[in-house]
Formats: sequence, C-alpha cells, structure tokens
Amino acid sequence: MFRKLPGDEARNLVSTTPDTAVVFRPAVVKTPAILTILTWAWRMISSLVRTTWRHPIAAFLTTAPIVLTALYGWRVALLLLAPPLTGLIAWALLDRPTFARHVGYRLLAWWRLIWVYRRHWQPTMIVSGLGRHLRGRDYLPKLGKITCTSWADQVTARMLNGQAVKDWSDRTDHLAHGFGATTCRVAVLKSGRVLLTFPRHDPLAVPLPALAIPAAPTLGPVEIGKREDGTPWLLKILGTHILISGATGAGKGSIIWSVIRALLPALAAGLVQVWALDPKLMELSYGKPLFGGHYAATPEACADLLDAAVTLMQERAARLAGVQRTHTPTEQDPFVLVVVDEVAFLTAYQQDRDLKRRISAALATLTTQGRAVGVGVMAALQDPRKEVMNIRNLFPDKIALRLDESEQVDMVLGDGARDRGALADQISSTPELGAGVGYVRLETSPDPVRVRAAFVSDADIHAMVATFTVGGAA
Ligand SMILES: Nc1ncnc2c1ncn2[C@@H]1O[C@H](COP(=O)(O)OP(=O)(O)OP(=O)(O)O)[C@@H](O)[C@H]1O
Repeated sequence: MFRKLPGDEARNLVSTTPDTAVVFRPAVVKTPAILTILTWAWRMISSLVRTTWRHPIAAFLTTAPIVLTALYGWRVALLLLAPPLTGLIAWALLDRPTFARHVGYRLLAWWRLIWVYRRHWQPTMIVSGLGRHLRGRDYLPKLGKITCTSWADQVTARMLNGQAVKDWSDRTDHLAHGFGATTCRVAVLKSGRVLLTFPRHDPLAVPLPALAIPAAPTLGPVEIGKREDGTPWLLKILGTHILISGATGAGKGSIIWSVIRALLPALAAGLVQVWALDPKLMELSYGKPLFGGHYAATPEACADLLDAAVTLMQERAARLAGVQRTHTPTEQDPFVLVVVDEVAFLTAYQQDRDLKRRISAALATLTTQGRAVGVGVMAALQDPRKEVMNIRNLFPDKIALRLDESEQVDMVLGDGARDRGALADQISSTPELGAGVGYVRLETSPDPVRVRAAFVSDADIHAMVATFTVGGAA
C-alpha cells in the first residue's frame, strides 16, 4: 500500500506496521527564474525608495557626487557640489541647534541605521530569542524608522505576530548590549509596534545647580530639575501626595529642597505653608524659619503636628462641604504641604506603640482625605517594603531614586516599571553621577521617565532663608 505524504511530515511519522511500505515524495515546486528576479528587483527598488524617502539628505549626499562625476567628470561635479556643501557647513557653524535638528540628527539616524541597527539586527534578534531561525529561514521582527535626538536613538520595530511587549521588555539587556548601548527602554507605539530607546550618552551625568527661584508665586507644577530629554522636570504639588524613595545618599533631600525653593514666592505670599517633620534632625532643620513654627523633630512633636494637620483638614472639609468641591489656596486658607523626612522613623521603626499608631493613623487620614481640601503630604523613605510603609499606595505620585534592590523598583513605581526601563537599582552611588537621579511615572504615560533633581546646597538654603526673612514673611 502506498501513501502520499507531504514532505514536511516525514520526521513525525511513526509506522507501527513494519510490513507497510511508506513512500515519501516531498512536494517540489519549481519557481520560474523570472519570478525570483522580479521579487528581488521589487525588494531592491522599494528599499531604495524607502531609504530615499526617509533619509533624503543622506541619499542626496551619497548619490549626487557619484552621479555627477559619472555624467560630467569630477571637476564639474566638484563645482556643482561646492556651493550646497559650503552652505551646509556655514549653517552648522552659525546655527548649530537648527542645523542639528534639520540635518545633523537626520544624517546621524541614517548612519546609525546602516552601521549599527541594520548590521546587528539579525544576530541580536536571533540570539536574544526575539527572532527565530526555522528550516533555513529567518523570521525577524521588522526594523522600522530610526530617529536621533540629542541623547538617544529611537528605533521602531514591528513585532512578530504573536509576540507580546513583555517579550521585548524582558530582553532589554540583550538589546542594549547587542546595539552597543548601556540601557534600552521599551514603549508601545501602537498595536504590534514598539519603540526602543537606546541612550547614546547620559545627559543627566552632570549635577544641576539649584534652579532660579520663580519670579511670581506659583503652586505648581513646579520645576525641580531636568528630564532625560532635556526638558524641565515639573512636579505637581496641588491635589496630590508624593512619596520619594531612595537609599541613603540617593538625594531625597534635593527633591524636598527643590520643591520648597520653587514654592518660596508662594510661601512668602502666604498662599502655601510648609509643615516640616524632621525626625532625623538634619535635613529640614536648616530651613526652620521658612516653616513659621510648623516644625517638629521629636516623635511626640511630630505626632502633635500631624494631628494638628488632621484637625485643620477636617475643619476645612466641614467648612467647604456643599460649598466647593476643590480647595483654592488663598492667604486665609493656604495650601498646606506636610513634608516628612524619613517617614519610617515615625512609623515602622518607632518603639512607642501609641505614638506609632497615632502617627500612622494621621498619615493615612491625610493621604486619603487631604487632597481635595488643600493638604498634601510629601514623604521621603529609604526602604519601600510594605512592612516598612504600608500606606505607600495612598501616594498617587511616586519617585524612585537609587534603590538597593531591583525588586524595590516595582514596589515604588508599580508593576512592570523596571521591565519598562526604570533601572533605579543601577543608578550610580557616586554622588556626582547618581545623586538626585531617579525615575518617575507621569500620569499621562505608563512609561517611566528618567529625571535629575537640581541640587540645593546648604548655602542656597541659607540664602533662601535670608530672602524669605527680608521679604518679611517669617
Ligand atoms: N541632586 C543632586 N545632584 C548632585 N548631588 C547631589 C544631589 N542631591 C544630593 N547630592 C549629593 O549627595 C549627598 C547625599 O544627598 P542627600 O543627603 O540629599 O541624600 P538622602 O537621600 O537624603 O540621604 P539620607 O537618606 O542618608 O539622608 C549630598 O551631600 C550631596 O553631596
């Protein structure tokens, strides 16, 4: 008995009857040569058109000299090309930023496409497991558009059908090293497409000096540092609570002080009050005159100050109920920002059980009910574990500075943050390189953004106190 089987299934066949004759006739389809030639020609032409469309300047600069030399000889080619080239060089010398934006980064993107991404795409995809090599054929995600910014390459890739973004975010290390970068971040562009960001250098490697105090009172979002893309880092203060988590020396103080600095005119105008809890007796004691008597250092005083904040909040809520849905800060009714340095000293590490209970209850009440009535909490913390800070989820905005362990990143920023590139555990412990550097998740996007807070030195704080006192607000 003869049975015809498709060639591919030969290896799966198990014959249980030894006397049965089985004949394999692999199906061979001969492709006419013309079809193969047409396919290759089509691929070549479409790739040329695509490259010219995406990189017109690079296409012009590479083909024009060849074409002109072939047509008219090198002397005429040189004569024709000299004016546009001189124009480009003059532009680059006279107005670097616009040249970089319109020409420089586009040329760089073309060069990086050819030299880095196209060259290393196949091996990196196969070795990382994002592509497959099956029966002599490569199944690879498609390399898309590349754009260069001042600090990073942004590469679009079309995922293979059936792939998940997690497959990519789990392999950021493979991708980074495969393309010669130190890190890689993965974001979703649209269904089936991911955007990979490969930093070429670190724009946050140099410490930022304290920013200028705003000219007019502002209640936020206040500028407290720089984002990785060079834009200002603005932090929302009104209508939220902020948790800053970072190991010792990570620069939590620089965030607290940058916020107070940006609020200084509003503080002087009486629109804001900062109530400071300083159980370590170090960070906030410098600026005591700024807090107008709302300063506490011992656990008992901290508990009293928090209870006073709760009373104020409840009195305000009772007054505003049915009149106003959100609180607008005024001189009579200022916004109150309760700043707590190392909150775990007052909660998890507090020996006195009664005090611990009082403080925890007050913090929980403020963080659950304070937003609408103009009472905000900004707390700093070294260890973000739940045992240490069981109310961390009551803080809508969280900032992860340098952390000791990789698991702590998701505890602070939420599930999947580290996979998406928030490598807070890899921030340098050298203060010049890493202090004040961290990751935030903005409300508008699940992708973490790398930031650096400006450093407010002791001298800056003294100057702030002097300005504030001279201004007559103290
Ligand atoms: N934004 C910054 N830019 C540059 N250097 C900084 C920055 N913030 C802090 N530093 C440097 O790092 C040192 C430690 O900072 P800081 O005391 O604020 O850290 P911390 O997280 O509050 O630490 P701890 O929890 O031990 O108090 C500072 O003395 C300063 O030299």
